Amino acid sequence: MDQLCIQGGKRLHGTVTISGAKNSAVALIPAAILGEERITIENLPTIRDVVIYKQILEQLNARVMHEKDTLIVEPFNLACQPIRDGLVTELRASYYLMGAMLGRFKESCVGLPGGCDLGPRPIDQHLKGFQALGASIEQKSGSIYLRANELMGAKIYLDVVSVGATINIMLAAVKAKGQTIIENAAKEPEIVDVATILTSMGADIKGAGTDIIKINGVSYLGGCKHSIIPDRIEAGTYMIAAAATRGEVLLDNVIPKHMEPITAKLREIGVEVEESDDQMLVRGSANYRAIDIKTLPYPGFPTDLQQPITSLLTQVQGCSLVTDNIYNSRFRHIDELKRMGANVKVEGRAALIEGSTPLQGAQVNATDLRAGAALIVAGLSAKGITRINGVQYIDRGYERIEEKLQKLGAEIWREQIPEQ
Ligand SMILES: CC(=O)N[C@H]1[C@@H](OP(=O)(O)OP(=O)(O)OC[C@H]2O[C@@H](n3ccc(=O)[nH]c3=O)[C@H](O)[C@@H]2O)O[C@H](CO)[C@@H](O)[C@@H]1O
Ligand SMILES: C=C(OP(=O)(O)O)C(=O)O
Repeated sequence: MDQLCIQGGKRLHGTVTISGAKNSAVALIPAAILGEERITIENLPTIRDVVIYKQILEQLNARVMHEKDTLIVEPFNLACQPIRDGLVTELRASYYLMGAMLGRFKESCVGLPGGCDLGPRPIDQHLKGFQALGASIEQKSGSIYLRANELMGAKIYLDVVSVGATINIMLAAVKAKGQTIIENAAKEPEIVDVATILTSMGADIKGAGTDIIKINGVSYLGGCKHSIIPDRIEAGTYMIAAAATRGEVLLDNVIPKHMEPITAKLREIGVEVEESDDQMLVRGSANYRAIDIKTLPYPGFPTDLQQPITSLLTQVQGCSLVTDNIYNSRFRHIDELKRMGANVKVEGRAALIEGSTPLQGAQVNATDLRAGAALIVAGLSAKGITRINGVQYIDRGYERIEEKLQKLGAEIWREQIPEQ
């Protein structure tokens, strides 16, 4: 087991190149199995979730070639077989195999997904969508069995705005007969990315990025070449880290429009942000103001940056209130921040952060991916050495994180946890 160690107090400066988006990658890879020709996916992040997905596709007999940031998928001899446990329980996005296998074979048997433990994460809206398209659903021994004689387009109103359900229904519906309409759809840029690859493969999808998506089923999907959008959550994490260390960092390979919910909040705190085509310059300062944040579906402030920005708010004068409207218990990082000296009270969905408190390096535990990011931000701003356990979660979503931070001047390294 590894841990990340940070000698805090270094101002971040320089340029960081943002990788392809995790939450796109883990949907584009299963989307590729809907095609009957070669799919090339570029700007692929080398993260654990992607490596696991590649292994799942290999288990299903797809030919997969991965070199640097390019993945080639040849799904010609794909096997229609159950994928019950093991790899599927290691990531959340394994639920996309349900929609993709159903779309391709009209049946699937997939184990319930894993992913970060953020409290209950039901998939009832995914299943409601599959059922509306004509699939029967059976849950047995931790797996979901879906079967349809024919998939037929349907009108599906999502009770909650769900990224996963929106994409999963798109995957199942692209080859269904007739028209599918998803109402109250999620609008995240990753959804547009999935619609873009499917359209390049021959699908007929309109409205991705709005709350009504219309899909006219087609009988054949071919191949294509597609480049993944930049990871707005990775980019946001580096923006927050730059601000927390009062540094000056240029982000390369970003889409500033996707960053607006984060940029707006950082500017409100007092961080300077300049934008150009595909770059953003973040400049920290000594004078920050406390702010309130509410997480919401896109284009609201993303829940995935709630944890990292909480660490920054411990370094801001005054009292900030952070409310997570997406997950009601995404606060497991707070106890770890308190070990480092933070003064935070959690009540229900809200965290009240009393700043500014000097942080001290400590031994802390990353309980999930963005808790890990939050502890990295805290460690970079703290006095002394912070040691972070749970690096396997951080590796799910951040490519070469210590290398990228070292390039920005951080003193961060990975070491083996000594055996007890
Ligand atoms: C792989 C991936 O893309 N993960 C992202 C995706 O997760 P994921 O797709 O799992 O999150 P959703 O958008 O589906 O969840 C949003 C909210 O809806 C609820 N819900 C969801 C589905 C459902 O069938 N029933 C239901 O009640 C969830 O419990 C949650 O409260 O979006 C989340 C919200 O932006 C992000 O934190 C995750 O990083
Ligand atoms: C919650 C996250 O991921 P997942 O949905 O894959 O667990 C995340 O990326 O912050």
